[in-house]
Amino acid sequence: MDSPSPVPDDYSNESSSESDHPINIDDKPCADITKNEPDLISLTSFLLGIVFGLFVGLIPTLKFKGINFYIIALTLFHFLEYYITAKYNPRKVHSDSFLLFGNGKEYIGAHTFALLECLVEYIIWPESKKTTGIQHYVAIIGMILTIIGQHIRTTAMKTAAQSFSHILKRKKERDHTLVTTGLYAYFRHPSYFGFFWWTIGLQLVLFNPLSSLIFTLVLWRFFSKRIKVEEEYLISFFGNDYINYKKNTKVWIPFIQ
Ligand SMILES: C[S@@+](CC[C@H](N)C(=O)[O-])C[C@H]1O[C@@H](n2cnc3c(N)ncnc32)[C@H](O)[C@@H]1O
Repeated sequence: MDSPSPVPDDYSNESSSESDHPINIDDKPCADITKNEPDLISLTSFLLGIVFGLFVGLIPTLKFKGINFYIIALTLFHFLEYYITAKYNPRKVHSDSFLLFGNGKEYIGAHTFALLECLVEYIIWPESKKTTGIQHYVAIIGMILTIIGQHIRTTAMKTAAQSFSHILKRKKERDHTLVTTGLYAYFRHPSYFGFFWWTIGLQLVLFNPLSSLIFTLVLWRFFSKRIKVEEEYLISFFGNDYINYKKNTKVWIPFIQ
C-alpha cells in the first residue's frame, strides 16, 4: 500500500490531463466539457457543500471545534481549487482540478491519518484536545496560518491565471507568460507557500503532534524537490527573465532558497 502523503496527487502526477487545445466561443476561453463532465462537477460540488454545511451546523454540538474547522477548511479548499481554475483559467479546468480524483489514495490516507490521530488522542487523553492555556494560542496560530495560507494560495492562482497549472508544465504553451506581479513580486512560489502553511495550520488546529511533524517533513521535502525541477523548466521557458526574477524574490518556505 502507498504511504500517506499530504500532497494532492495531481501535484505529483506528471502526465498531462489538462486541455492542450484552446476552446473559444465568441473569443471567450471556454472549459472543455469532455474533461468537465457536468454530472461529476455538480455532484462533487454538491457533496462538498453538504459536508461543509454539516460541519458548520455541528459547531454548537461538537465538543472539540478543531474538527469543525478542519473539515470546513478542507471542503472549502477543494471547492476553491476547481472554482478559481474555472473562473480564471477556464481552458485548463478539469474535473481533476478539485484535487480529489485520480490516484488520490495517499492524500486521502494522510487526512484520514490526521483525523484518526486526533480521535485516538481525544479518546485516550481528552485533556490534550482542550482549548485552554497554551493550546488556546496554538489553535489561534493554526487558524491564522490556515486562513492566510488559503488566501495566498487562492490569490496566487487568480494572479497567475492561464500560467497556473496543477500539473507541472514540461513544454511551454503559447499562453504561458512569466508572472512577476501581485504576490509573485514578493514570493517566488506563492501557491506552494500558501499550501505549505495551510496544511501545517490545520494540524495545529487539531493539536496533532505526530501529523504536524510528518506533514511538515513530507511537504518540505516535496516542495524543495518540486521547486528545483519547476525552476529548471521555467529557466528553459523564460531564460534570463526568470534568472533575474529568481535573484530578486524568495520562496519564504524555511530553508528553501
Ligand atoms: C501549480 S503551479 C504553481 C505556480 C507557482 N510555483 C506557485 O507556487 O505559485 C505550477 C505551474 O506554474 C508555472 N509557474 C511557476 N511559477 C511561475 C511564474 N512565476 N510565472 C509563470 N508560470 C509559473 C510552472 O511552469 C508550472 O507549470
